[in-house]
Amino acid sequence: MSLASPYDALLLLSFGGPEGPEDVVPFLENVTRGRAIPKERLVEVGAHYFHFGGVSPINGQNRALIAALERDFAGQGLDLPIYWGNRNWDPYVADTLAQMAADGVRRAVVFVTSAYSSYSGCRQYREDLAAAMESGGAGSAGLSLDRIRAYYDHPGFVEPMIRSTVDALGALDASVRDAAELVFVTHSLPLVLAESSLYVEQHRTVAHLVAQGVELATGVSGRVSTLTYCSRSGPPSQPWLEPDIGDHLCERSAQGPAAAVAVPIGFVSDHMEVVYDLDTEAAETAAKLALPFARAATVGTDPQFVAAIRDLVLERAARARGEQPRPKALGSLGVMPDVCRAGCCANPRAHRPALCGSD
Ligand SMILES: CC1=C(CCC(=O)O)c2cc3nc(cc4[nH]c(cc5[nH]c(cc1n2)c(C)c5CCC(=O)O)c(CCC(=O)O)c4C)C(CCC(=O)O)=C3C
Ligand SMILES: [Fe+2]
Repeated sequence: MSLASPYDALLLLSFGGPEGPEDVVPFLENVTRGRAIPKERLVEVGAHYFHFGGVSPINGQNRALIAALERDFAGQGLDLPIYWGNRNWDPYVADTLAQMAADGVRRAVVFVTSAYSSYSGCRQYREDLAAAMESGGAGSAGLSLDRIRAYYDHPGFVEPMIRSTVDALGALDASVRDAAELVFVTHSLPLVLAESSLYVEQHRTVAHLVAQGVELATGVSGRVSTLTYCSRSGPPSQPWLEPDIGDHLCERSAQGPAAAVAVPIGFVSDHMEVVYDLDTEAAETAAKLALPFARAATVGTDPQFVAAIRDLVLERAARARGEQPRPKALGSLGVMPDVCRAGCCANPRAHRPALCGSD
């Protein structure tokens, strides 16, 4: 019996991104279909992609993650083919599910490249799966899907970020290092979506765990740390999570910490938000303020994170077999369920069918 029984495949489900200048506008149309995003914001975000030759880093990072997982699985004797599908760009998840059904996959486990609960990172992916099952014909072909829980609290996600934050502190001049502030960063959300999920509480938990781990590793206590947001969009009239990282850096008082390390806990790899909003924009803001600044690495293909994904697959498989594995989880919010509760991560403006939930 395979270690991952009852599953015969893993699906990596992600956001997708453009791979050349001609892809940028159609990609943005896919992302924003049916949403109230002002035209000026789209032009601005398009410019971020054009700034990098029209190529988002996300697809290459997903290819690298899949290659790392394949090596890890092979090394552990775990025989589980890996498929990849996206919400907004090729390979589209509907095409992937159709391919999986054609290959004879009957039951697959789904890993989403978003560690936290929110409409965008949880329910919307479950809606994508429901729609893709329909349109690609995979549902009628007998394929069934189970999702891996939100994994923001897995030690294999948190611990690499503690190490990368310590490394980023090490890149600062020794004279400001111990006084540097930790500026945790994640994607902003409209308040209505923040309120329908545990998004903010989960990020506070990770920020606290990383700050604690850094304190332990460096022996420096009392360091200032703040949770900030990036990539706000939507109309100005709509309230979103704040403060924005740029505003936060500008508004720090002259007596504030002597340096800042941005820690992008909201992203599993160096997405456009990281390479643009942090490495480009926030770094420029810090330079204008003469504030020494460094950015911690995302988990990416860190071997501990790759092993954590394997652990999450095996944990989910054990529960699917009716066993009670002990989930690896830090913090005190409690492990998120495999099958989302009714109303979990709801979008009050849209009610669409979704898989892997009880509504
Ligand atoms: C919570 C969250 C995550 C994290 C969870 C997850 O990973 O899913 C995430 C990920 C991502 N968001 C991304 C890109 C974009 N997000 C947009 C728009 C929006 N994101 C939102 C939220 C989130 N987004 C929201 C509430 C909107 C407003 C419109 C809407 O309600 O949908 C827009 C439209 C323009 C704009 O408004 O900025 C773009 C281009 C990329 C690709 C980056 C790359 O190319 O590397 C990734 C990984
Ligand atoms: Fe987004």
